[in-house]
Amino acid sequence: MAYPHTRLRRMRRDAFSRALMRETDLTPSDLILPVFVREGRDVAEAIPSMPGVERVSIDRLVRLAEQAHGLGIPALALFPVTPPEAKSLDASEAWNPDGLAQRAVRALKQALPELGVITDVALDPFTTHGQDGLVDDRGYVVNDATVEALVKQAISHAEAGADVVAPSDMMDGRVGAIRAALEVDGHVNTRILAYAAKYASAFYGPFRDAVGSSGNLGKGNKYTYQMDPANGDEALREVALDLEEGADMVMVKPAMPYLDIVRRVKERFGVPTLAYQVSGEYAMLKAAFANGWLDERACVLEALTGIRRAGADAILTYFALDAARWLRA
Ligand SMILES: NCc1[nH]cc(CCC(=O)O)c1CC(=O)O
Ligand SMILES: [Mg+2]
Repeated sequence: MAYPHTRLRRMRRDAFSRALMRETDLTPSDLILPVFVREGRDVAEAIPSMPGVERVSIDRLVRLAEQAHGLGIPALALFPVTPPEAKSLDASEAWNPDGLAQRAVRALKQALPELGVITDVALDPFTTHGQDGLVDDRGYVVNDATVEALVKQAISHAEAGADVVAPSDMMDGRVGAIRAALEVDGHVNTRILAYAAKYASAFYGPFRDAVGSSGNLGKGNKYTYQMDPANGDEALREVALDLEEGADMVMVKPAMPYLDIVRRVKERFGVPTLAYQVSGEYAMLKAAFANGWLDERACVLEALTGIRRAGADAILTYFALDAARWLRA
């Protein structure tokens, strides 16, 4: 008979004892800010399905990055919005040394050398069909030719000064191919953040609006390369392969519906494990806040703490700036 010997409410009674037993912390240094960059000067364009997030020109991006850096956010993840005329079947804009992503990397590294810059390695912003890879005449995304293109893209990011390249395409073998090419080119310290367990999720919808690929993708889907949301064991196989191939960090994406995967990956491998709270997770919370149905600050911090508790070392989140402000207040 434990009660009244054991009363779990005793430790909850006061703020001091709650603080002493708190298991999980959340600080700005756990957060990564995803940003959307577009062409132009001094432009910031709203994204209707992601209230509070904007597509910004490079000059504005640098200001945003200064804010993030000032708040203690260690890195940002860059996503270019490619003008329709630069998209093609072979996605060659992806490795244009003067492409938007490459110019943005150079501007960021010049203005704020200490802020980590993570680039997205995948072809979807650059293909006319909106798929992450190259397609054959039946529309099937072919693996090995895509990997060759991804290698060119990753190298062009590293040459522009990216600290971390993050393949989000889910082709087999791309991490190993990128790692080998980076070594050959002398980029031995370029880190690879592998989107290792990336699910074919319906929660990416607002992101595809943001980068302007949803129109290109149309009724298409990514089921032949992104993972089935029903699978967990398979995520561990994906992570094991990416680590073997030379990934420095692995990611689970989305975050909130996949916290069991975050936990299993962290426990099994004990490697830097990131989670991406994706655009749809952001949008659904924002919609509830806008309606006055949920309290923004409390729910955002609870959601992020939950992702950390599941095992994430860091979280990509569109709430990064607000959360960092609240955590510092
Ligand atoms: N390579 C594409 C990519 N990189 C990050 C996201 C989604 C991020 C988000 O929803 O916030 C996607 C979308 C997709 O796979 O269709
Ligand atoms: Mg894989």
